[in-house]
Amino acid sequence: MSIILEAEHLTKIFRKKGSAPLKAVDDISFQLKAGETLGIVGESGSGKSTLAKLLTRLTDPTSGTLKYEGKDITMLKGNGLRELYGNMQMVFQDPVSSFDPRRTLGDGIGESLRNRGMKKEEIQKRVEEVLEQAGLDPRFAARYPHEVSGGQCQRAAIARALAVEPKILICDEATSALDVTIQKQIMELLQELKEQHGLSFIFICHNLALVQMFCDRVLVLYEGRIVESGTPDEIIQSPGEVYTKKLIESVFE
Ligand SMILES: Nc1ncnc2c1ncn2[C@@H]1O[C@H](COP(=O)(O)OP(=O)(O)OP(=O)(O)O)[C@@H](O)[C@H]1O
Repeated sequence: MSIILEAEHLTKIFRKKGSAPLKAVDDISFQLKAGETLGIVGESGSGKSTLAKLLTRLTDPTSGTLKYEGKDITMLKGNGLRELYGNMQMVFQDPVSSFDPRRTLGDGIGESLRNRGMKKEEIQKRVEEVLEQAGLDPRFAARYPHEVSGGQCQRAAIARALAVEPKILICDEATSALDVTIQKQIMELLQELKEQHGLSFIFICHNLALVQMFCDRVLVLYEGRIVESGTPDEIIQSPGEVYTKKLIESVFE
């Protein structure tokens, strides 16, 4: 399997006057293979969101490198970054705030297609197609973010991510704000999309049970560092770190 994304010694240090520098992400290296689903778990404050922002180029690392299909994208900006977002998309925790409240979901989903110069009719067709793929009636395109439920809005956010036919989907706590039944439905949808489109996934989550359902491999994060890695079963059945044991107990007991 080819390597699609590679992080080498990624580090992010936050500095604030009057307090010690904080290493939110500390020397993280890993490889994501094409078609693989990699889970990243850790307690609150372990650096998951900061890592997600580094991987999606929403923030610059203090040091380290990030490569997409072997190409250095560590400091990518402008057109290069737009091109990268054609291959890499993200889904975040709070779907409602990820859409502009003054614009319909269809407008939001079609935005990246408009930016790529796609014609209006083609955009409409593609928006309807991805809404259906995400399990929503195409008529949802005319609704505003506040006119749909949290689960429906997350489906729309997934539709938006799919619109450009990315190769990698990075989900940062994408189901955490939803209740358990809806969470399960979204997980099933992601599973289906993975199988149908051969996407590579990075699934960032504090819940090891969800990671077990969905991921091929998992990295355990603690204080910004990877303290363990393996298949979800390996990690859950024989955790090597006290921290991981506690993380497991918090979900399974
Ligand atoms: N912009 C920032 N400035 C300063 N410190 C920050 C900033 N963003 C995050 N941090 C700190 O970095 C550490 C990691 O935060 P991060 O949000 O990445 O953790 P997390 O694992 O995603 O937590 P949660 O699950 O609660 O969202 C925390 O100690 C946090 O306070």
